[in-house]
Formats: sequence, structure tokens, C-alpha cells
Amino acid sequence: MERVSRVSRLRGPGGPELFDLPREAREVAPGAVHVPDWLSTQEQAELVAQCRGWSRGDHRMRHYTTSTGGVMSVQSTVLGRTWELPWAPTISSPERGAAAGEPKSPRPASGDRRAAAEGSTPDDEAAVGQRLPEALWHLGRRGVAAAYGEEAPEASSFEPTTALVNYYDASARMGQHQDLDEAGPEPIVSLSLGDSCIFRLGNTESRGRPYQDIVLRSGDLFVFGRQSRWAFHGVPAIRPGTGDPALGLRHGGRLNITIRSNVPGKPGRGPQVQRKRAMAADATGGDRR
Ligand SMILES: O=C(O)CCC(=O)C(=O)O
Ligand SMILES: [Fe+2]
Repeated sequence: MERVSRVSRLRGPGGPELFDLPREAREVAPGAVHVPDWLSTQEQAELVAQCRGWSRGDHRMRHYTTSTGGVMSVQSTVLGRTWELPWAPTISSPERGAAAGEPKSPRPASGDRRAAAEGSTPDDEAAVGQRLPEALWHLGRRGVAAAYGEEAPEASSFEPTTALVNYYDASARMGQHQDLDEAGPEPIVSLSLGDSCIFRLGNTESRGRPYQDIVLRSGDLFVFGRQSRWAFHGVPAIRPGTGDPALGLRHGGRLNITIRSNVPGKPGRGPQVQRKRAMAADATGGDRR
């Protein structure tokens, strides 16, 4: 793992914080690496703009339902190859989940979608299908190399296929869960944009203790694979107003992008997913995953 010391440009509610605190890249648990300030402000702003372009039409953000029918407080969209699982969004049935939460914008007819894509980049077009935008493929690869080192086997073997983009408004949260939808064991590459959050990284056995709370700020990279690939994790809180308005998140909030490898013919541990999601929903009042 590279050990890079960077100085954060922290913001507090209403403006920059008073102090610049050095934060170091750190393996917080075996296989779980936090690299603060990995993306420059410009890269972050570009990614926010790209996410806006990608999350249109069939890929618009929406509140998905958990398997028990609870509505997630987080809004999400999937780019690239989707999962063949009951909860997962599909391109051919874009209304899945709509009953759980009214879409933010009406679904455009296919002609409208072409119009919406005008002025968009080739990556925007890619996201309309099941191909992962190239920019995210590269970020996935770079992220693994930054976390585990250029020489790590995963730095060349990781084949990103899928990105889950989550939007958290000030009150959104995500309950403790495992990312079981991919067969694994490829790592999960997570990028944070906008407001800071508390990211809770737990153990692989249960949603409870031991866990540690890590502050993820805009531009941070977090990779969890290897022994932490099946660790329970979640986002118990957002810190509203801490994001830099220059990123272009018009209503504030936090964007999270997890870049994953979802191998066809190797569906995740489906039945387990259902159970685990149900557990998480039940234990948190059913409004978040
Ligand atoms: O928002 C985050 O940092 C975590 C998201 C997550 O765990 C997920 O989408 O599965
Ligand atoms: Fe997750």
C-alpha cells in the first residue's frame, strides 16, 4: 500500500473548517484501505457532472425497496452490468422500485432519451446500455492500485463491470449490510463526493460490534477486498453542509460510487442477499438498506 500523507481541505457546516488536518492512507482492517483526498477537486467536479449525465432516463436515481418492502432513504442507480437478482434494477424493467418511491422525474420516452443524450459524451451513451462508463473502469483499476499497490495481483486482475451510484441527502442512511450481490472475491472500490459521512466498517460475522467508524470526505477512496470483502458496513450518518459547493452538487448531499466486478454466470449469493437485506431492513425500521 502506498503511504501518502496529504493535507485535507476540510469544510464544516457553512464553510471551511479552521484547521488543515493531515490524513494518511491507512489499512484500517486487513484488506480495507482508506486513501484520503485521492481525487483532486477538479476530478471530483468532473465526476459529479458525469454522474449527472449517466443517471438519466432508465438510469435515473430512485429509492429502491428492500426485500421486505421498506423504502431506502438513499437514492441509487446502477451503471454497467446489472445483477440478476430480484431487488436489482434492470434496464428492461425500469419501473422496478418505482412503487417504493416516486421517481424524481418522469421516465422519458425513448425518443426523449435520445434528446436528453444530446450534448452528452460517449460515456453517457455507454451508461444507457449495460456497459460501464470507461472513466469508471479506469477509476476502479487505479483505485485498487492506489490502495493495494501497483504490484498487487488485484491491480491487474480487477475487471470492473458495474457501478452503483448512491445519493444521500442530509437525512439518508444505509444500514449495516454485506455486499453479497457479486460472487467475489474482487474488491469493492468506493469513491465519496460532496458531504462527508460516517462509514461504519464492521466484521464479517454480524452487523454488530466490533466495528469502527471512519469519516469519509469528498475525494476519498475506500477499497475493501481480501479479508474485508465480506465485512458488514453501512453509513449511519451524513454531515450535511460539509461538501464543497464548487463540486456542483446543487442540493448538497453526498454521492457515493462503488465500482464492482459482477461476473456473468457467477451470480452473487442470492438467497443470502435476500435474507441479509431483510435483516438489515428489519433492524433499522425498514427504510434503509
Ligand atoms: O455509501 C457508501 O459509502 C457505501 C455504499 C454501500 O455500501 C453500497 O452501496 O453497498
Ligand atoms: Fe455496500
